[in-house]
Amino acid sequence: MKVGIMGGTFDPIHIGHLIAAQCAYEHAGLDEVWFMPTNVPPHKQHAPKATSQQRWDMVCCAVEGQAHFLPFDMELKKGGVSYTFDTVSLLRKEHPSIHFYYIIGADMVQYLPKWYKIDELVQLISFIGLGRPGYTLEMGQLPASLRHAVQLAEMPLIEISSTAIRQRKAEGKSIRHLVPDRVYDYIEGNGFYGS
Ligand SMILES: Nc1ncnc2c1ncn2[C@@H]1O[C@H](COP(=O)(O)OP(=O)(O)OP(=O)(O)O)[C@@H](O)[C@H]1O
Ligand SMILES: O=C(O)c1ccc[n+]([C@@H]2O[C@H](COP(=O)([O-])O)[C@@H](O)[C@H]2O)c1
Repeated sequence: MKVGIMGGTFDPIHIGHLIAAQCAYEHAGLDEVWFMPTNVPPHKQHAPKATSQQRWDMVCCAVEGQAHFLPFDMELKKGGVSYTFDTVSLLRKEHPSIHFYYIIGADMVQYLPKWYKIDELVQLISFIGLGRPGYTLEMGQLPASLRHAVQLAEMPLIEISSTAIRQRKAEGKSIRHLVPDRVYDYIEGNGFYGS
């Protein structure tokens, strides 16, 4: 069985995440993609605006009814800072028969050299990298030791970020269609990000 892990802060989850996951799913012939919200993101300067519960609820709303997309709460349950090396080490112990791939956007591909224990991590899992406006997927920019660990999948470039969505909410603009309808209803119904 082949499973893609789509890790993220998901503050909130948006259609860029879903399209990236779908393209990785098709590219690598995955059986499932597990959407895993981070507990404390390792590299972000600020804590998420939404609570862990709200980020989890939004991920559940986003994947509902899609049999090949599943919410996965391993990092939320574990607590602490969500280093991918720790998570992947545990995943491999708990699911020795599953072949895992880690799905990341181009911003994270560029940032890979700074990930915690990255040289050990690339021995454990391969990455599927997807394009993102404003970021290059030029593999020559990665250290040689990491290049072999990333396979690139094509996706229509989606110029959407969680930051831009929170900003639109703060300015009183609509975020309809930037997030799945159920996520939109959840944000409006619970009144956060300035709703
Ligand atoms: N529009 C997008 N296209 C491709 N990949 C994306 C896109 N948005 C996010 N990703 C990828 O999804 C993963 C999780 O991203 P994250 O939850 O931090 O979203 P974000 O939009 O980058 O958030 P923020 O703006 O708060 O930093 C990362 O690997 C990121 O590169
Ligand atoms: O382990 C690390 O050092 C590391 C550094 C940056 C990001 N990550 C992981 O990459 C995924 C996307 O991160 P983010 O912060 O863009 O949501 C998420 O699962 C993070 O835990 C992991």
